[in-house]
Amino acid sequence: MGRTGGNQRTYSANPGDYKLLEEVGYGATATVYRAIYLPLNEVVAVKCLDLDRCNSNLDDIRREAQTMSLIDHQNVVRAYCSFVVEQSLWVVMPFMAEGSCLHLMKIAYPDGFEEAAIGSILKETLKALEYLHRQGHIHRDVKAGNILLDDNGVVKLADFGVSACLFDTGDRQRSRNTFVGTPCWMAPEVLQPGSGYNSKADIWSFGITALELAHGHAPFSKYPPMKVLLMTIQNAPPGLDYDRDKRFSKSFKEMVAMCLVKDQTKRPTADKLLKHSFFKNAKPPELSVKKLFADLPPLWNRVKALQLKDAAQLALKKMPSAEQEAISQSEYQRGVSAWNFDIEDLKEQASLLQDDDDMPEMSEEDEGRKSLVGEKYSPDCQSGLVKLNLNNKLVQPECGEQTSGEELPQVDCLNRKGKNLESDLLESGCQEKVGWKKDVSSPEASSSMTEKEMLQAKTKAQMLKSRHTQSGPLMPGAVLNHSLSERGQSSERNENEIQQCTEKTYREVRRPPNFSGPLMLPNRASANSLSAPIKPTGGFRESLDDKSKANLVQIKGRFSVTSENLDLVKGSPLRKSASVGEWIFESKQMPVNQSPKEFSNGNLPASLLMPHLQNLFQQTAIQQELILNFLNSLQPPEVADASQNGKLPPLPRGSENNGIIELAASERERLLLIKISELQARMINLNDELTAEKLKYTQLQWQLNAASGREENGDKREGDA
Ligand SMILES: Nc1ncnc2c1ncn2[C@@H]1O[C@H](COP(=O)(O)OP(=O)(O)OP(=O)(O)O)[C@@H](O)[C@H]1O
Repeated sequence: MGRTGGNQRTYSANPGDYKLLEEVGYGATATVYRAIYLPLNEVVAVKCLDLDRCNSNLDDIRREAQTMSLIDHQNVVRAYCSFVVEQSLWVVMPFMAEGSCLHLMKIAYPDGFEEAAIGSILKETLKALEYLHRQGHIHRDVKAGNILLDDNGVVKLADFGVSACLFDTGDRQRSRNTFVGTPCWMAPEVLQPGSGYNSKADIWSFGITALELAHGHAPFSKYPPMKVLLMTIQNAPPGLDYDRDKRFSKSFKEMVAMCLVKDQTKRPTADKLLKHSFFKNAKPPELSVKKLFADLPPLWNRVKALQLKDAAQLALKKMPSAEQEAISQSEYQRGVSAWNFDIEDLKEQASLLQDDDDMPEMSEEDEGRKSLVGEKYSPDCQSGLVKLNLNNKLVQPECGEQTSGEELPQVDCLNRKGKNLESDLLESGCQEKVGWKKDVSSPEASSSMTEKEMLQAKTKAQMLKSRHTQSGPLMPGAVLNHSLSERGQSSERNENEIQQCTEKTYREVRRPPNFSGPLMLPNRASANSLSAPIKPTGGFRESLDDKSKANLVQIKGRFSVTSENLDLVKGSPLRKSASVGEWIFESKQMPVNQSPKEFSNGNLPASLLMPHLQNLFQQTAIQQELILNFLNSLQPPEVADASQNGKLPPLPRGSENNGIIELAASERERLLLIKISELQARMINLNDELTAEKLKYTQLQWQLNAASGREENGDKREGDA
């Protein structure tokens, strides 16, 4: 189907007449090529729409193309002709050599254009809208990605893929409920249930486009569609901030504010808006727009560079949780308009969102707060700062993306549902101090963040992180900063170690003291105590000499029992006191539970009693000998020796410590005296016991003699008889 273009030339519907050259653009459903129309040797653009990817039916698409071809305005990209090629619809258009405003910003103006250029671009676009509205059309997809520029600075509004006719009836009218478009640019009434919309929806999108051209990106552009929906409905409308956007005129700010009024009836028509002072003073585009791309490479090379960059960014964002945002971001960057969601589905999904995931209600009266936010967040924040949480997830930007109305920090706080306190603390630290570009490794991010800034941000983040991970050498701060649970775990671990140690034989060589866990002061104290059994921690054990360690059998109080002294004890009825270390009788060696009364029981045969008594006598003799030896050993040189064995406090050496020596000596003397008196008391007891035993022995002897005398008498009597 051939049509004539504005230049009155005829373009054939034969795909063979078109030689497709470089790819100059791509969207949700289409790829656009620079092409040569061979019969006329004229450069054109061919948009190849993939019909499989289009939601609309073929008739709708055909009608759309027809509409486009009937449109005739210097600021609207018209279709020369359209035809189906296999699964594609080809739309032939004039080639706009400098591509879209979005691509231009992405390549050379990431923070937006200057006001003069914006004024010109917007004025031309508004002229196109005025024309379309007059013709009964709603464009429905006004955005920088659809504003095309040619090399003369001519500005044209493109892409009628989602446009609608106000005079549509039936199915097409109903299809307006299933809005296909770009959420960031959508008017609240388009997103709101039940509310109808009209050409004023384009005026809202026009206002958003103005902000996009001013900042390099649309408000909320970093958010997933559902969040954008909620923000658009619940938040105060975005706008140019009086403080933050100082570089822009009051007139520009006013014009934007007029477009971005939630009540569509209060928005001006395109016709009325064109009369605003901002547009009256706008320069002709050939003056203000043409210079924007003066030094840039050809469009197809720019597009290729952008494609590579997008691909790299998508590859970097492989984490599933960041996927949605990554796609959202990427789609935006590519200038794709169609998320192709059903508005009713989206509204339903939005109603299921948790309260605390929602945006805080913010009325239009919150202007004061808006300017505060604008002040608080530096222009740096415009380029989309994000913070990184403990799980390395990308989270929402913390700074106002675009305008004060976005209130992003609050959104972010509310969105951190379910994270633990530590994460929150860390994140709040980041919020305070650390500005991280969304993806520092991406070329885009690195281009807007100096290396120094990145390094500082990283260092700060590491510092914050290190406050949480206390795993270095023992430091008071670190110990104090251990969380309760950590401490609990540590002490539990040590308890377990202790338990295991006690179950093992004490011959095992102990682990060196572990100072990374909590200090075990009570255990160490118990090592010095006279009564409490020591827990086998490393510290005290390490102080024992190697020989003792090698033969260590048991530690009790201040004393260690080695296999050597155990051997000595083996053949002896004596054992060492667990508490004070004296040698005492081993109870099993002597039936102490048997009272002297029982011994004196005349029913016991002498053959049984004799060994016991002899044993008792022997033991008492040994005891006596030991006591005497011990008393003899309490001479000064031996005392010093004894202290070497850890039995008594060691004497400090050195002439300069005379006072201390005296003190220590008197202390030792006092201890020795106590010891002596204890031993003397014990000796007296033992003597008493010995006397009693001797008495019993005598009695038994007497009884024995008496018994043997009776036996002799009996024998004698028997013999006599
Ligand atoms: N006539 C043209 N001349 C030069 N470049 C063009 C032309 N038409 C479109 N482009 C480029 O191709 C890109 C995609 O085109 P278009 O927006 O029409 O595709 P789409 O699939 O409908 O996209 P969207 O996802 O925005 O609906 C544009 O952003 C623009 O950069």
